Amino acid sequence: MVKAIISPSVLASDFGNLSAECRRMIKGGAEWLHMASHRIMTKLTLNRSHFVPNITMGAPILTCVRKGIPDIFMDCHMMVAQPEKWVNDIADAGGALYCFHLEATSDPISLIKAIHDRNMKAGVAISPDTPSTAVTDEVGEKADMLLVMTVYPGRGGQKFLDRCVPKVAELRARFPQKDIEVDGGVGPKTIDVCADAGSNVIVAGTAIFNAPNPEEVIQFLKDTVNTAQAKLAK
Ligand SMILES: O=C(CO)[C@@H](O)[C@H](O)COP(=O)(O)O
Repeated sequence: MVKAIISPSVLASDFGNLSAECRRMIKGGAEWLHMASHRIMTKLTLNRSHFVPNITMGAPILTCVRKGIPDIFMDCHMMVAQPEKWVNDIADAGGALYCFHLEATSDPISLIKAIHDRNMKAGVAISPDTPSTAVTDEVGEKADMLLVMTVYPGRGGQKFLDRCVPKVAELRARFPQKDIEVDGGVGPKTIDVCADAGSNVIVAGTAIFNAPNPEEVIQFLKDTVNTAQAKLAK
């Protein structure tokens, strides 16, 4: 049996008050904070596209947040190509978990090792069109967490994709003790199916940050997961 972990996605926070927003979530009962890093793509000229070598919400922001909240557990979801490039930056900034996309690397085992070598937990994410069977037994065993995206990565506030739920169940059957995270469109209306399928790490952005009482939503998500876990353990 694994325990519920709630990881509010700071993408839905008030960026002007990011540290205060993180504190608000921790005070409300969140164990982790979820930082979704996307690749910035900027068209600098009309004729040629240049892609800047930088990401949104990456190491500089994490460094600033950690100055005020040194023991924050930042669950860094790297929605980037070449995920190996940011391992050192995120480790230096104090990231606790580095989650990369399986679709973005041809060598997940080496990447997991590189993440562990920098004393971070390693997460492996799959996008909606990637089957859970793409996570081999070796990758699943070596990773600390598996993330099933329940929306297409890229932005908050999207509709939950039910068709991703069976992937959670398949992974839970193969990895009974692993942290399994869901992300995208998750909230009080969609938590039941996620929890029943076996996910225990719950990312929610708009459902928590926009709620009048985030602590109530956090508690509800947590209770739903822990109740489902107790049933699954029987
Ligand atoms: O970054 C992503 C998706 O790209 C997620 O982490 C979202 O931030 C989740 O937001 P909600 O769907 O819960 O509003």
